[in-house]
This record gives sequence, structure tokens and C-alpha cells, in this order.
Amino acid sequence: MNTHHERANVLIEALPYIQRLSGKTIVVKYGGAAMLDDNLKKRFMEDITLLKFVGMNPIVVHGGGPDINGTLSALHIETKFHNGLRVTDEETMKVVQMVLTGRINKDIVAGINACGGKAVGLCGIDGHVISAHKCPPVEGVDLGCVGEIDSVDTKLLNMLTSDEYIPVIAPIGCGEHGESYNINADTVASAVATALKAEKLMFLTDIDGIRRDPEDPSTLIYEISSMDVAGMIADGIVSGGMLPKAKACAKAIREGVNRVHIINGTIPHSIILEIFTDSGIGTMFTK
Ligand SMILES: Nc1ncnc2c1ncn2[C@@H]1O[C@H](COP(=O)(O)OP(=O)(O)O)[C@@H](O)[C@H]1O
Ligand SMILES: CC(=O)N[C@@H](CCC(=O)OP(=O)(O)O)C(=O)O
Repeated sequence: MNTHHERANVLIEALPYIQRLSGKTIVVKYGGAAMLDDNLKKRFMEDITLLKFVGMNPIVVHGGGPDINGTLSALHIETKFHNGLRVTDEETMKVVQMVLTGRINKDIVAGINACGGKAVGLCGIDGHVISAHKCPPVEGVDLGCVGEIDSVDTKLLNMLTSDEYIPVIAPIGCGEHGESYNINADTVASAVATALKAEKLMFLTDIDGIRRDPEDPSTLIYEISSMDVAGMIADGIVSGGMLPKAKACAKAIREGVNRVHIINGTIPHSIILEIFTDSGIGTMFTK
């Protein structure tokens, strides 16, 4: 991009998207490789800050699975997953809460603030935003402190977004007796977007979207109906960490979120590319 004219054109092309999404809630699930690379992290913080400055209401829900694994391993605590969910005993729960609400949440908040935004970090315990109960056993496996969401209280989130703040949410839920629950961040992003009737929900991950063959980039599915997700899970096409993500996407679109996308967080400024272009990127979910 060389001339002033070309630069101005780029900004003008963004105008219809800014007009359409101004005042609208955009929930972004931040996770995977985009969270591990410093350069990508910086680009992510810039994108979120930009969305706020052009009048949208971005909300970040973050994960941190790899970071939790690293800390557990340093503490010689075994990591176990079942169906993409961490089997979370009491000891593991302490580490999960420490890593998510302590280190990761504050890193993201500080990063957005350094870009000129005003981020506020919280988890589902703060303001009792996410009420949860213990998840029943999955295929006979007791997942310990893994929670299922009962409700999302939108009051605090609306207070923040209607002002100059950007909420950054760690995926911890709160039980009725004050106990903490570990909830998959994709599930939290979906529930938050649904409760807020968000215009858009985007999942940043380490792959370009849902593929028919996870190993073959040419099999990327550009558009998928939420009705087809269960079949793809049953056929074993969607597995591992993509399981909660695909379920979360299908649920959000069925429950009224207008647009739901899985996009590749390893592409710098992937959020901007998705929002400010007609073709978008990644896998888009439809009803
Ligand atoms: N059909 C599929 N298409 C794409 N990725 C898939 C599929 N099935 C399983 N996966 C796996 O899911 C991973 C993404 O999930 P995960 O690593 O948990 O992401 P995140 O950390 O962003 O939540 C991909 O890297 C891929 O290995
Ligand atoms: C129940 C459950 O699995 N919770 C997740 C919460 C973090 C998360 O979801 O992180 P990613 O988005 O990076 O996978 C966990 O303990 O890893």
C-alpha cells in the first residue's frame, strides 16, 4: 500500500461494515495458537481495540488449555481429557482458576489497555455473571469440577459495553454455594453470545475452520448448517478440541446469535479480515 489514495480507500471500504455493526455486540473466543505467539497476540489486541473505537461492542472470552497443561505438568499433576473436556479434580481446579483468572486474563487485559482500549477482566464468579452446576458424568466418567452453565447474568456485561469498557471473561462458573467450576471456553463464549443476543460470535483457533479431513486443508467447509453438526460428530469427522467448539457454534446459531464463525487465529488480523470483507474467512454456521 503506497499512495495516500490507496490508504484512504482501505478505510472507506470499511465504512459499510462499520455502519452495519455499530452498537452491535461481537463476542470473540480467543484461544489456540493465536494466544501463544507474541506477534499474533499483539495483532489480536489491536483488532479488539479497533472494534471498540469504531463503535462496536467487543467482548472477549478466552481459553488457555495449553497454558493450564504446562502449569499442571510443572507441578507434576496429570492432565486428562474426556470428550475434549478436562477431567478436573479439586487440585487441578485450583491450578485452572489460578492460570485462567490470574495470568492469562490479566495478560489480555493489559495487552488491550496497551493498545489504548479499556479492558476489564472478570470470570463468571465476578458479579455472579455465570451460574453453573456440576456436570453429570459423561459416558460414565466423572469430570470433577467441570461445570454446566445454568444462566448468564448480562447486567454487568451490558454496563461495561455500554460504557467505554471491553469485558475480558475467563471461563470459570460459580455454583450456588460459591464453588468454582471449570467450563470449556467455547461453551462460555456461546452462552455469553446467546444471552446478550450478540450479532456475531467468532472462535479463533489454530486451524482454518472445520475440515472434512482435519489433515487436509483443501477439505475446509466454508458453510455448515447447525443441523449437520451432530452427524459430523457421530461420523468422527469432528473430534477432540473441535467437539466443544462445533457444538457451541451450533447451539449459538440455533438460539439466536446472528452470525457464528470459526476462524484461523494464526492469520494476523483474522478478526478484521472476517468482519471487514464480504467473503470472510473460515467456517460459517447457518441454521
Ligand atoms: N474436522 C475437524 N476440522 C478441523 N479441526 C479438527 C477437526 N476435528 C478435530 N480437529 C482438531 O481440533 C483442533 C482445534 O481444537 P483446539 O486445539 O481445542 O482449539 P482451541 O485451543 O482453539 O480451543 C484442531 O487443531 C484439530 O486438530
Ligand atoms: C472443562 C474444560 O475443558 N475447560 C478448559 C478451560 C480452558 C479452555 O477451554 O481453553 P481452550 O479454549 O484453550 O481449550 C480447560 O480446562 O482446558
